[in-house]
This record gives sequence, structure tokens and C-alpha cells, in this order.
Amino acid sequence: MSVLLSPERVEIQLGERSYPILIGNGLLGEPRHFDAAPAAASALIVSNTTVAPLYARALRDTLAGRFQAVHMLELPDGEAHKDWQTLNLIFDALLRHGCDRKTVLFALGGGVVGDMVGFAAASYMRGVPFVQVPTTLLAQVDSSVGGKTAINHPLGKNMIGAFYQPRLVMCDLATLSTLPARELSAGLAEIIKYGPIYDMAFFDWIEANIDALMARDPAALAHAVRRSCEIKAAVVGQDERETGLRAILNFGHTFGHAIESGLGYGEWLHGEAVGCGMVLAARLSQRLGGVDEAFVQRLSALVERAGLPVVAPALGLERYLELMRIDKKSEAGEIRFVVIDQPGSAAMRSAPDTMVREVLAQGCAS
Ligand SMILES: NC(=O)c1ccc[n+]([C@@H]2O[C@H](COP(=O)([O-])OP(=O)(O)OC[C@H]3O[C@@H](n4cnc5c(N)ncnc54)[C@H](O)[C@@H]3O)[C@@H](O)[C@H]2O)c1
Ligand SMILES: O=C(O)C(=O)C[C@@H](O)[C@H](O)[C@H](O)COP(=O)(O)O
Ligand SMILES: [Zn+2]
Repeated sequence: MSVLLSPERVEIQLGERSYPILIGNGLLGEPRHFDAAPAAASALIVSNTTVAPLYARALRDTLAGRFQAVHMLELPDGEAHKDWQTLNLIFDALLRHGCDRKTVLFALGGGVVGDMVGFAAASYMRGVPFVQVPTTLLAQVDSSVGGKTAINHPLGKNMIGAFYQPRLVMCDLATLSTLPARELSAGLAEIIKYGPIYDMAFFDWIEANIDALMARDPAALAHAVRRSCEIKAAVVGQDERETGLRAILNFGHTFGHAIESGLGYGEWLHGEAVGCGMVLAARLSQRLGGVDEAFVQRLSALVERAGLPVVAPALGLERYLELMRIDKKSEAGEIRFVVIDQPGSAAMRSAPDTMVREVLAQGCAS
């Protein structure tokens, strides 16, 4: 492990939609790192009211030599704003500035900004190029990679969206220095996820380095971001539109999305809901015979050490089932869960409602 001086590069292989993920320190300020971004007359940097004051000027200065006009837009901050109204602010800005089919959108922020900018890019004039500049740990290890874009609906998480790939992902690790501790923990949830579903050696490494990650040790963060991007790129490269394998990336999300929408978006962070959802999904995996109690305890302990909740909120068992039926993996009203078949390998399975109720009864606050 070493602190990165020049960017490391992970490729996501998707034929003509392939693109690089660059990982390094201080990339935002270096124009040459944006060489993979398409050339155009104009660009629109979309950020939010928290991130823009920190990093938008630096990005704008960096892009000034590549585009004749670099426009800026600040969205309201928060998961509660991942909606139609906020999405429309992006279309308003694109039209107001006379942006054309070649205009490049830059998503500067966490997963909320990235998911919305990606969806706007997929839709404006039926598709314009976009670049992900993720500034949260969660966005660097997961949401900026793979082309899932969406907004929420009051009835269901990420229900309206498109698969649409960015042209470049630029993970500037230096931006993580300003991230609140709670958001760092949220990012760790998606990092931990890659262990049980794909790579138990990485899980072992996270266990051994969780204190360094929590302390933002630069070398530990650099390794975690790189390995996470490698795993996500490998999975998405085999199944871009989630016809099979890609669903493993949803481990913990069936329970997690129910927590997020059931509480009203924003009360629990996405990463918190996923952390707790993974513990519930591991208990379900145990009942289905994929893992033993020791594995469930091991995962739960790591989630807790990452500063994440492991007891789910008391929404009511029937309400959980109702919320989980809205999940995109459901078919003909049957909920399907990502479960661990054996440590390091996952698959999508259905489970009897009685079993799911037992798991929830055990894992929810009373
Ligand atoms: N598309 C995908 O594949 C995918 C994957 C995982 C999650 N997601 C989505 O991503 C969203 C969660 O993303 P998130 O955890 O990044 O949340 P977020 O985008 O809400 O960002 C978290 C908070 O940190 C602030 N912030 C961002 N960068 C900062 C920085 N460098 N310094 C200080 N503050 C900073 C933001 O303003 C926000 O308040 C959810 O909507 C989730 O559904 C999508
Ligand atoms: O990229 C994927 O595929 C994922 O499932 C990654 C998840 O971490 C992410 O939260 C995703 O947005 C969930 O997808 P959804 O299809 O359940 O909305
Ligand atoms: Zn997620």
C-alpha cells in the first residue's frame, strides 16, 4: 500500500461505452487528467450547496482551458431532493445556457448529485456526455461507476431512471478530507459489501484495516477505493443492465431501500440503511443455508466497527414487506433478495414471507 502520487487507472470494459476510472490525490486541479473527457464548446458543472463552495471553483478553473464556456449549477443538498423538482433545475439550466448535444455535464458531489446528473445527461436532447467527479467515499467506491442513474419516488427508491454510462470517473481522494464522519461510515458500508458478495480476501483486509479507514489513513483509503472500483467494474463489465450477475451489488439493498423510503428519504443515510440491510440479508442467508451464525456475527461486528447501525428501525413487519415488494428485483409481486450462497459468492433468491418476518422480528428495534 502506498499513497498515490500519480493517478491509478481502473478500466470498465463495456465495448464502445468503456471508460477509465482515475484514482489519485489532487486530480481536480490538473487539466491533463481530464483528457478522456469529450471535447465541446460548453460544459455544465452540477454540484450542491455544500460541495460547490469547497470544490467547484477548482474544477471550473481546471476545465476553463478545455471549454469556451463553463457554466455552474448548485442544487439543494440531500437525499430528500433526489426528485423531479430538483432534476428539472438541471434541465432549466441546460436550456437557459443554450447547451447543445455536445455539452458535457460534470457531476461534482456524492451519489445524489451523480445519480441525478447522470439521469439528466441520459435525457437532455436524448443524451449528452457526462463525467463523474465523486466527492464522497460512497460515490468513489460505488455510485459513480456503472451507469445506474435515477431519482426517487415517494413510493420507492430509485424508481425512475436509466442505465447511462459516464465518459470518465475522476476520484480525487483529497476531497475526502472534508467529508463528515457519518458520511465516511456510509461509504464503508458499500466497501464492506464487496467482501461477502465477491472477494473474501478483501473482506479480511477491511477487517484488518477498519481502524485505519476510519482514521482516513490515505494509503488505506486509496486501496479501498481502488479494489472497490475494480470489483464493481468487473461485475458491471459482465452484466451492464442487471440481467443476472449485477444484482449481487444489491446485497443489503432490499431491506436497506425499505428503511430509506419507510422513514422518509434522508433520515437514515443510504450507506447506513445498506449496512443494517446487509446484516438482515446475512441472517436470511443463514436461514437459507448459505452461511453460519459465525459469519453473520462477523459481518455484523464489522458493520458496527464501521460506525453503522445494525438494528433496523421498527417500521412494522407488514410495512417492511409492503415496501420491499416495490423493489425493482420483485417479479409478479414476489420479493427477491440477494443472499450469500457461501462467503464470497451471492445470488438472487426468494424466501417465504414467514422466514422474512422472523429475520425482521430478530433484527428490528422493538
Ligand atoms: N448509481 C449507483 O450505482 C449508486 C450506488 C450507491 C448509491 N447510490 C445513491 O447514492 C446516494 C448516496 O450517495 P452519498 O452517500 O454520496 O450521499 P450524498 O450525495 O447525499 O452526499 C452525502 C453528503 O456529503 C456531502 N458531501 C459530498 N462530498 C463532500 C465533501 N467532499 N466534503 C464535505 N461534504 C461532502 C453532500 O453534500 C451530502 O450532504 C443515494 O441516493 C444512493 O441511492 C447510487
Ligand atoms: O450498481 C448497482 O447495480 C448497485 O446495485 C449499486 C447499489 O449500491 C446502488 O445503491 C444502486 O443504486 C441500487 O440499485 P437499485 O437498482 O436497487 O436502485
Ligand atoms: Zn447502494
